[in-house]
Amino acid sequence: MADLPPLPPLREVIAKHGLSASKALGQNFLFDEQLLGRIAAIPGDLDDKSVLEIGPGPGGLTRALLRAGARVTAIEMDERCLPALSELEAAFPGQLKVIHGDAMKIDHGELIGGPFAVVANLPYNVGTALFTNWLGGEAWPPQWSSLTLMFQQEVAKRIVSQPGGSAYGRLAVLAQWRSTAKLAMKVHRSAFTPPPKVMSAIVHVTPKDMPDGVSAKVLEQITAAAFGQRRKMLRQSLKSVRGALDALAELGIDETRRAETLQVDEFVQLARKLS
Ligand SMILES: C[S@@+](CC[C@H](N)C(=O)[O-])C[C@H]1O[C@@H](n2cnc3c(N)ncnc32)[C@H](O)[C@@H]1O
Repeated sequence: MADLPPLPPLREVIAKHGLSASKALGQNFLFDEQLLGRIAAIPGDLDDKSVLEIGPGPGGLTRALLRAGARVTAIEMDERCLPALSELEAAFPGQLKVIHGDAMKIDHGELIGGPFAVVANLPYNVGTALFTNWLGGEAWPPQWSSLTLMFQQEVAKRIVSQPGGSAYGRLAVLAQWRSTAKLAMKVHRSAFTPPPKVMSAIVHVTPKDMPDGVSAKVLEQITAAAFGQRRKMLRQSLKSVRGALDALAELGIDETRRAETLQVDEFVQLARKLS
């Protein structure tokens, strides 16, 4: 790898470009370059790999990704951040492309046009929606090779949770039925400027083989019904899903159980019967 260009401290970048954090845009910045380096290392070797970053802001995580040799496409909604990001583009020629826009309205696969890893300190207001978009749909394997994403710790726990607890729900099933989801790192609220009210954690997700004969849409329909009335027995919560009660009987799943006791694989078996 070529010598890395020297960069000014992130606090100087913020001051120079007048980047006061906007609450509406979910802006909580990270300045600790060691921490940012550790986050950029979670997906593994990024040298010459395509990375999609959502919400680069002043570019703290972006510079860590660039230093790791990644070719970064970054989507940022706040135009105030663009001059700071242009400086990074100049410091790492040909390695960074910045798109000014709303990540919710852009087709990421089309934008990058090949396999890519997603690494992002997500804006909390759109984090879960982006996550479910990446994980949803019938097409599998996805174009992304991994998702390394910062969430509020409570959301991260819901993503990696196992049956039996109150954190287990639709998000866990969606994240785990054809992916592996791990809690990669906890991040203290004091690491951010300004500090958010709650703790954060980074989740690392990699796709695995899609189970045969299962429609993602049907699986989503079943989990929506089952967890929509999570305190009820399955015979009540799944009543509205055509064929579900017969499928439970055929699979030998006790209809007096509640959604939160079903293993991800039991949801998959149920969806296969109904797909
Ligand atoms: C939590 S901050 C992270 C900033 C920076 N990556 C860091 O780690 O310090 C979230 C960033 O996402 C941007 N953002 C918010 N909503 C967005 C959207 N819909 N599309 C793209 N960027 C968005 C914000 O402007 C902000 O820069």
